[in-house]
Amino acid sequence: MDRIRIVGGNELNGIIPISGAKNAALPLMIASLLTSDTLTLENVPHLADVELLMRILGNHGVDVAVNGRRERQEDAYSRTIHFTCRTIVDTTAPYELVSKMRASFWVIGPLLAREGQCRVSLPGGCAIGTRPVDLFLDGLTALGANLEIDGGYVNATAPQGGLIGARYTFPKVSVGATHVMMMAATLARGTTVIGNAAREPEVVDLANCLIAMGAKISGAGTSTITIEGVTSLSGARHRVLPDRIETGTYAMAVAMTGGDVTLENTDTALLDTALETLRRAGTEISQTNNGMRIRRNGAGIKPVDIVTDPFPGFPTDLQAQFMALMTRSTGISHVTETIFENRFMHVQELARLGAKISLSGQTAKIEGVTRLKGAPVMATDLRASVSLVIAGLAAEGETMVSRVYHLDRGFERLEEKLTRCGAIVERVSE
Ligand SMILES: CC(=O)N[C@H]1[C@@H](OP(=O)(O)OP(=O)(O)OC[C@H]2O[C@@H](n3ccc(=O)[nH]c3=O)[C@H](O)[C@@H]2O)O[C@H](CO)[C@@H](O)[C@@H]1O
Ligand SMILES: C=C(OP(=O)(O)O)C(=O)O
Repeated sequence: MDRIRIVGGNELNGIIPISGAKNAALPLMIASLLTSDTLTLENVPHLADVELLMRILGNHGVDVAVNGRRERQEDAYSRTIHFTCRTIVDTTAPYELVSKMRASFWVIGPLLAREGQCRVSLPGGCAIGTRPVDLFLDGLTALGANLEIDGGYVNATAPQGGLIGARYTFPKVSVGATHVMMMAATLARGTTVIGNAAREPEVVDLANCLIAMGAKISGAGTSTITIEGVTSLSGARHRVLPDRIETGTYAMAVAMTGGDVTLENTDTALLDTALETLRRAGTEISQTNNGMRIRRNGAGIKPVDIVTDPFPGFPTDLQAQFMALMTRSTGISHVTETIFENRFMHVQELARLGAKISLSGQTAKIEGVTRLKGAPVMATDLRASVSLVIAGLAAEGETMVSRVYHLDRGFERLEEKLTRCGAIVERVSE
């Protein structure tokens, strides 16, 4: 199994191109199930989750054609992919596939809307929490679906004539349930109003793509999304938005090591709260033509408290990386996780590098230390793994991060991007 070897101590200086967002690409790819025409997506990141979802969609009848050539030099990390689902050949999403990637459960929305019935395995929990699907089921029930859970599967059927538009307010913000309800409602009869919708940029990206496909959607990016159902959707060409989590991760890496890095093909507006937090921690951030410049010179890292929240709050997907940064701050900081009940798996591993962190319920107290020391570490999820890379970049000596398959789910060519900026990071295959 591959591992990532890091020798810490170098500043980061240079340019890092930001890839298309994993969390936008996945629902966009799933939206291809809603039409028999071709949906072309540009700026699709080359990630394990994207590859797996291609296989899952292939199972349902989606033909996937990847452009052989690179789009442009500055897009060297991204690909254009054509998704065509002339007919849905299988409406079952089996356990073997859904259990490997939670987001694949989201096919339930398009399959139900287009075919009137489907059978989708429940995804189960994962390392960061139990992650139930009650909100998805309640939302689809509001659209008239009949849902039964049997043998670990959701058997879903739409009423005669298809799903029916409805008013439904989520009791809790869910990105995935918002994606699914929005996709399902595009082909429902009548108008759907989703209350307490997720406002994440990836929801807006999906809405924009669905609108390009002929859907009638307004309000995406606010808490109320209105969808007027149409009878069919067509193909479209859509560019996946930049990955704000990858952007924030590299910004935190620079804040950690010091240096001067330009993050290209991204947008400061996607992560205002996280960038403001980094400024308070002593990092200089300025906007450039197509991205941002991050600098930290000389001065120490200031302690800052954060609380994770749905967008536009501080993203849970940057919590572990920020905690890694705070391990080297000049004082005491607190990190409170409000989205997932078990997203502190990195705490023990950061401690192996010399971090001083104590946990009390959903809050971690971090006492900054002057020195981290390299060690073998491993993590059980994607963002926790990259937090160990960030800590390793500032640790003395060698850090070996195992279970690299977590990183490969969400970070495209991580070692190459960091090496280009002066870090010593390499993949070690055994
Ligand atoms: C592929 C993708 O885009 N994943 C992101 C998405 O995950 P995902 O869409 O799974 O996360 P949700 O927004 O749904 O989860 C938020 C909270 O709601 C709970 N919940 C969710 C659904 C439900 O039916 N019942 C329920 O209780 C979850 O357990 C969690 O505590 O948003 C998360 C929150 O920003 C991010 O961390 C993930 O990276
Ligand atoms: C938690 C994440 O992904 P997923 O929802 O696919 O598990 C993530 O991207 O950090």
